[in-house]
Amino acid sequence: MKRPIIVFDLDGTLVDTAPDLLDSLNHSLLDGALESVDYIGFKRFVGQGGRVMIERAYAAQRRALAVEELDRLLGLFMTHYTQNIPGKSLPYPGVVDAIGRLEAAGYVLAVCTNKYEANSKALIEALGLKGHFAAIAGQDTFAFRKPDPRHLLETIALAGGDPERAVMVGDSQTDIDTAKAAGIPVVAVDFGYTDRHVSEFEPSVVISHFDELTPALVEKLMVAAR
Ligand SMILES: O=C(O)COP(=O)(O)O
Ligand SMILES: [Mg+2]
Repeated sequence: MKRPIIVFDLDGTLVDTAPDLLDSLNHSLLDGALESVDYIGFKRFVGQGGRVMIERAYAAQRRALAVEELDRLLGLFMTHYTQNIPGKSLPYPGVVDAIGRLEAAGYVLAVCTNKYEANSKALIEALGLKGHFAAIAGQDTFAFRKPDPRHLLETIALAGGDPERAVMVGDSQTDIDTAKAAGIPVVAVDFGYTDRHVSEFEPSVVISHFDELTPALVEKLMVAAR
């Protein structure tokens, strides 16, 4: 029988990767002779993977960007980021306890992220968390990525989870839109990477600490969604 499942976003939800993503983004932008980006800018550009992050940084500085140059800068970003994993990135407070608590309550856990799959797996492994996830799906795992709801639904299928008893946990509009399009309740964390408050995107519930992510909350959301 398929088991109830909780699917987590990665950047800005499970792990605070901002210092490393920002370092690698600026490493790449500097090579393109662009001004460096600060944390405020980063929060606007992140969410749909490295390629889109670089494109958005260029657009914000009103600079044209040819495809070949974008490919080259993405390559620089990826090499810099990959070589540095896990860098300064750390799980948010309460993540490890929440994982233990939800596993003990019988939930399957998975990750659905717009990071590349290899980087996602390397990061989660370096942080000692890989064994907890039945599936880790990145932007290149399938032929579609968030906000396409199939990214979430296929992650659930890969993990052997039950889409009728599923909850998504994320930090951005991308995650909330994805879950809604898939008909799956979504818990938004309010400490991640978004320039607008997550409540504006109308998730099922907002939490400010992983201590709030209890089996009782997850169960309540699953029941309400049926
Ligand atoms: O790296 C990104 O742009 C987004 O990654 P996330 O989907 O894990 O938030
Ligand atoms: Mg995120």
